Amino acid sequence: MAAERGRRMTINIEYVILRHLQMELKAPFTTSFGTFQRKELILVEVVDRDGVSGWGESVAFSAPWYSEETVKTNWHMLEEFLVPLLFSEPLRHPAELPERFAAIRQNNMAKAALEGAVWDLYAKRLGVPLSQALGGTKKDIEVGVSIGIQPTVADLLQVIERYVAQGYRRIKVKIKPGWDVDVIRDVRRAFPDVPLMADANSAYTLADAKRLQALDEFGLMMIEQPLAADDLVDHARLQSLLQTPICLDESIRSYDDARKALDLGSCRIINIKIGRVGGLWEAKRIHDLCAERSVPVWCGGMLEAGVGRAHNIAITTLENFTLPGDTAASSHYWERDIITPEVEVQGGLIRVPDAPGIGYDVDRRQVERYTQFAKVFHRTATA
Ligand SMILES: O=C(O)CCC(=O)c1ccccc1C(=O)O
Repeated sequence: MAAERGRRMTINIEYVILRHLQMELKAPFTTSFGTFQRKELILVEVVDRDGVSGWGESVAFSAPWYSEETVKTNWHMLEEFLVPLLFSEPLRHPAELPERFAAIRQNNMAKAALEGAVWDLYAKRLGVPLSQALGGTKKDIEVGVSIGIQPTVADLLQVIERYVAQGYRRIKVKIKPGWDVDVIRDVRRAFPDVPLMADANSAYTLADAKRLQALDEFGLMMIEQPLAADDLVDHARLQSLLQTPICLDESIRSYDDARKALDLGSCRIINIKIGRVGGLWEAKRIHDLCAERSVPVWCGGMLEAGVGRAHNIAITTLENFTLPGDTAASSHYWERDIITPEVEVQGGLIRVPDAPGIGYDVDRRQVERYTQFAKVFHRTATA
């Protein structure tokens, strides 16, 4: 990566287009904190003076369930603060952006959306795939699938059956109090050998330690984010009581959070989401830290459209992404994605594209179809 960092150029972004899209999910997705029927998202396009476009996607949801960010707060942050910061001085490398954006507290998904678009443009200008610009080496990535809470256990078993048959490399089941030990027992009975994990999205407290210990007998790969979204201390206590590795998602918003979690013993695995940690550069730093400490990582999903999905594929090519992530096929979510070709999964693998940048073409016709409103920001208007 040192070599890549050395390849500086001036990135002459002339204008930025923010588009607000709304896309219907094929099927509702239920977690411990709510049900998603559709996805609102912000697509970020940065265009340089030669007319080359870079693409990023905000992964914030419509409501502040997963974190405090929403599509509207992201739009506000981009419009009022982040786009003006992008234009405030010349940019030679996307890795300069985290420092520039550090003037703004948090709002990581908004930062990541713009930083991601600049990375795509940068890689296109270099003529290399984004995966390579980030230092990734894998040609294929292994993926799993995240399955929402279903109306009945019979429904869940049927859904799992379908994804196992499609070759997904691990199954993630959402749990919450009242939908946990008995459900996992039934899943294990039906699928004794399937690589299986449970995700609680912060639905428990330390008072539930006994209930979570009861999951130890099912040989889960990990339990993801059982306790509060901002906690590291109680997770360390819980990890000392469990055989099953804890994986943290919501609690890790930065390199420093990851360092503290590993020092405290709050988890043995980290889910890296580019949006949650504020961008590709911070994601890579967390990856590198975990690699040094022999802690495996995997790439989480936020029900992304094609652009966000392509970024997830690129970061997953880094070596220490050794566990299958949540980056399922486009067709798992959408009737029609916004990229061509769509992301396909074969035998639980995604072939990493080798075209420059994100490696997929943005399908402007589909983007138009899903766009509800858009706004253009010119360099001269804010410089
Ligand atoms: O398929 C995906 O994109 C992952 C879906 C998922 O698990 C999820 C969906 C919405 C909000 C939070 C999460 C999560 O990873 O915790």
